[in-house]
Amino acid sequence: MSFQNQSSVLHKFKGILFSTMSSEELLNSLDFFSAREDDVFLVSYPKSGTHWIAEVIGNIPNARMSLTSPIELGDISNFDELKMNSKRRVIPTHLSYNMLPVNIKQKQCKIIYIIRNPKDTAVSLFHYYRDNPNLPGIETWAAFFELFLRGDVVYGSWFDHVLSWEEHKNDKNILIIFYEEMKKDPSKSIKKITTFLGINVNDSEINKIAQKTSFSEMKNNAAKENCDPNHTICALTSNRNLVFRKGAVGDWINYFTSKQRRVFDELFTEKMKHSELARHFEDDS
Ligand SMILES: Nc1ncnc2c1ncn2[C@@H]1O[C@H](COP(=O)(O)OS(=O)(=O)O)[C@@H](OP(=O)(O)O)[C@H]1O
Repeated sequence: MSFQNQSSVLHKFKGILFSTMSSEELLNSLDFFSAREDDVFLVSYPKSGTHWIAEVIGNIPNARMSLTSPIELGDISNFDELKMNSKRRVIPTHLSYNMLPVNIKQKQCKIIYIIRNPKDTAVSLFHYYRDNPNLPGIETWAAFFELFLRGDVVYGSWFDHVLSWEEHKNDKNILIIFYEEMKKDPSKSIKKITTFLGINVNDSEINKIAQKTSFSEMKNNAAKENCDPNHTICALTSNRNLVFRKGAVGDWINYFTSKQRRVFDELFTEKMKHSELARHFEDDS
């Protein structure tokens, strides 16, 4: 397989690959994390639009919420830092439902789960692997495609991740947002988010948030911020510039061969046959 150093920059925990930015000690201690009832968790498989939702929340007027680092990033001192945050916390994570600290489930904290078409997600993650020194160098799209299909990538299989959320999709403390829907009508998704958070925001403010969080705005701002490590919510790198690549729906068509498309579609149909969440992607996937 044409990739280098997979084991020097990644490690497996409970059968799932993590970057070395998530220490084994921290991952082992997740169930000791103490959640607060008003915490909001921003959850996604990597490259599904986490930064976008975080920016939306950050732009809600008078929200008085504070975006933290991902729960699984760093070492055990991460929990102390989170504890010291006195505001209402917005905590990002790429963990599947099964790996989420038990305390978050017991307290029924609000959770926003963003999902993106798996083909676009794969292409985005491929570029991220290629450009990110914290991830192994994968030489070709063909090699990465095989890893993605097998779930041999950071945070494991896209299919397993989405399926772990399937049976919780109607829980009243969980809001599911689809990347493609948000792209089509950002104001509508933003309204769903503010309503879910219990914050009253009028339509004109919603439209302003949509403008401020457009892909081009966020990309320009990231360039200006010049990689401030305190401004990242990515569990895989501190380089925010790497996050804003194309921000498009359907870019996968430029990468998948017709054979890869067929192989992917067969696997998708087999794995996701009982998934209502996946129906959203049937036309495309
Ligand atoms: N505002 C806005 N509009 C549309 N798309 C956006 C936006 N912000 C981020 N993105 C795109 O989301 C992809 C990154 O996802 P994440 O933020 O989840 O990345 S990370 O896993 O936390 O690193 C990545 O997708 P690709 O461009 O396809 O690589 C980003 O460009």
